[in-house]
Amino acid sequence: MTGTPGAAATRDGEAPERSPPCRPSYDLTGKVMLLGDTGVGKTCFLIQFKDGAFLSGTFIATVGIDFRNKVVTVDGVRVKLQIWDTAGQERFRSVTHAYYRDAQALLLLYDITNKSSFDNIRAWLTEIHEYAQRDVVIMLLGNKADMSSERVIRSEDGETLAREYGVPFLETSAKTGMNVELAFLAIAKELKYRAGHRADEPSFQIRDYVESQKKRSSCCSFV
Ligand SMILES: Nc1nc2c(ncn2[C@@H]2O[C@H](COP(=O)(O)OP(=O)(O)OP(=O)(O)O)[C@@H](O)[C@H]2O)c(=O)[nH]1
Repeated sequence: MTGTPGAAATRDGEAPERSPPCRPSYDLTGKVMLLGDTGVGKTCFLIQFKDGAFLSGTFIATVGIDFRNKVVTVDGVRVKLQIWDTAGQERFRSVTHAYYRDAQALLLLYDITNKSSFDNIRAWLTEIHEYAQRDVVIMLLGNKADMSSERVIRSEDGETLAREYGVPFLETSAKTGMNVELAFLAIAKELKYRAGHRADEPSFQIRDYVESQKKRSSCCSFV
């Protein structure tokens, strides 16, 4: 028997049907990195987004760097996010610096119950400006927002710092899932907009988008 590999079986005398061309399962791809001090919740944040689960119990620090993919659809466009989870510990910094250069977006986390993780954000931003692309998308995230009784960093402090650096800001919880998806969707929208847009399409500003979504969720939680 002869035939083209992959051609569908046919009845006698009929031309073989061609297999449908392979369609990639996404339209564009973007590399996102999670950064921030050890223990702020980067791994949990990624797992919450990818699997909708929260890893409680013993804290196992990330060694080096690891990644997961997830495809999200924004405005009909499938964006494959390749999300790199970095180790927050100082001793792995030289390893992770090498990955900054081809990242399109960085999610920079601190822990609202840990002052030093917030104080270190400026040092993280200095590193980002040294190693990442100039036009990298940066978002500041105050994680562990579910731990309100242990909060030491006010939401306004996060807002003020983010405004100073001109980056969007969200408080999040990798435990409850609060704003986890919104953070990645905002990144995906920005990457989609940067990859190309129609001349008549309104311009997309990630900070405005995040602010409008925050207002929507706070307004609707009273309904
Ligand atoms: N309550 C609460 N706990 C969290 C949250 N996110 C993470 N944790 C806990 O914080 C600890 C550290 O979380 P990880 O995700 O491992 O922290 P990490 O930033 O990846 O740490 P490194 O890998 O060392 O950089 C774990 O015990 C988590 O269960 C959160 O949003 N709320």
